[in-house]
Amino acid sequence: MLHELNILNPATEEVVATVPTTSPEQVDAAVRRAAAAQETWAAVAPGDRARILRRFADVVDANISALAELELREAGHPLGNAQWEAGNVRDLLHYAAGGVERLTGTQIPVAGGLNITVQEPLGVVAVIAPWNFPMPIAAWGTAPALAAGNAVLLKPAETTPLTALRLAELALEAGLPEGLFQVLPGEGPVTGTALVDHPGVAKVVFTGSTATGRQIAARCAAQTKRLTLELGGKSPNIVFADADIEAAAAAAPGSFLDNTGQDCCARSRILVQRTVYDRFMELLEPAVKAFTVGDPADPATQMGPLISAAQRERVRSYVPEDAPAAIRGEAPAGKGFWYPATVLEGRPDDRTAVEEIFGPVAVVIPFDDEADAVRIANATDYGLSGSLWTRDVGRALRVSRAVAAGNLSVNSHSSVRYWTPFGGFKQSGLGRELGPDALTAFTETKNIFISTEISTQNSTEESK
Ligand SMILES: NC(=O)C1=CN([C@@H]2O[C@H](COP(=O)(O)OP(=O)(O)OC[C@H]3O[C@@H](n4cnc5c(N)ncnc54)[C@H](OP(=O)(O)O)[C@@H]3O)[C@@H](O)[C@H]2O)C=CC1
Ligand SMILES: O=C(O)[C@@H](O)[C@@H]1OC[C@H](O)[C@H]1O
Repeated sequence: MLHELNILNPATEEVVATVPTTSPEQVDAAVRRAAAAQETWAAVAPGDRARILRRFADVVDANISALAELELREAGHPLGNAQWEAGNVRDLLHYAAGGVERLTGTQIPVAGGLNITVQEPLGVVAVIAPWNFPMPIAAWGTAPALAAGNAVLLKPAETTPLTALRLAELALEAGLPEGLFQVLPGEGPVTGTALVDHPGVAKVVFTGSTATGRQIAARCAAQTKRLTLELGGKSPNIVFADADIEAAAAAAPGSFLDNTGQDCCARSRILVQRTVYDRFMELLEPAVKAFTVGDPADPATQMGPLISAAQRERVRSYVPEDAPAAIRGEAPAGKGFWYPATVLEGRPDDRTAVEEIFGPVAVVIPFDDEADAVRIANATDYGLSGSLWTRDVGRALRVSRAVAAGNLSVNSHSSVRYWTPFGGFKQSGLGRELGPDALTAFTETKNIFISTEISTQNSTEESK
């Protein structure tokens, strides 16, 4: 049923805005408008398309503070994080704009003529974004899709539509054609489903839970619709005895507490070699407790609230706040969806060690040797990211190759750069986003043969 969405500030539970939802009939009208705008956009000379997208990036840049403020209010993200998120949109728009003129085809030698391969835009693309990183994840689909000559219909999560709506206004200000980039707020099962099922939508880019991703994949399959899925994770952080243990312990809290653990790349399984386990735990405790929790507007804050009461209930269903824990941080009392940093000691097959919790909770598990570490690391259905800490370069390469995940980092927890490919193995997704192939993912490949002579033969190949 259609109604207005009440957008809450997760740190205070105050209503910061109300936003109307989009009905299936409105989705249909939006697809038609987008299709008309896309035809015009695809015909714009590549250099001009790139220039308009760079202008969009510049307008976003001029609005970084305001966008970050909006993110802080609707998602509860600490100000510094929110500023990074808005900057990521700007950077990705610049990167995608640079790809417009480089979306080259190929020429392959054949007998009797010229054989060329070209990349053509798909048409109208639906981007269904989650609430955990509302701005960057929306941009990861939107920017390259626009750059490749497509129109984009973005459905933000129902809890976080405000930055998306503002980005659509900024796109118009920058000179993007009316209708080319539209934001359709609404609920997944209504607005999202209408978009996924619409025959005028050529591709769906979805980021969210594996369960919803599977449902969307099944609906797309019914129309052989193109699809990219960026789903959940349960990423390992493997600490070998030969690592710089102090550095590994100092870096661990950020890897599962950033964004209050609502990060599909969160290193929420910490695997520690048994011989250094006690030392690591001794170092981890003060590091977790020093992670500053509180008002997202305070520049010193590192961790804000969870997104919603429902998300807090989900985290509690795995670990109630009064359950025994090896390490537990503080959380503000009173209004807001707060939950304390929590570290459990566990076993590889514990539910908390294999399922995505999406909160500030990590499980620490001891291992004996390299083979044991790899076995435990791979013992989940997910395969998005992972880290390993070691001083042995041979081990770093061996283990990186052996862990079944799309993005690994050594002596670091970074996963996502807009200029490198990102995506998951196994149940963590399908396809890749970002990186040099980001635009190609929004094109069809067409091969054309031009004969040098009018031919009455079906084949011009040398032999059959
Ligand atoms: N990979 C990641 O980055 C993310 C993973 N998750 C995981 O998922 C869990 C649950 O979060 P949740 O918000 O329910 O995630 P969902 O996967 O349900 O939501 C993600 C997006 O999909 C939309 N959606 C939901 N159902 C449908 C549908 N049937 N058709 C089309 N679109 C749909 C949502 O809309 P609406 O907001 O209206 O529900 C939202 O925009 C989290 O705890 C976490 O484990 C969640 C977010 C991001
Ligand atoms: O989808 C996610 O949660 C991750 O890809 C996340 O998004 C922005 C961060 O840099 C990533 O860790």
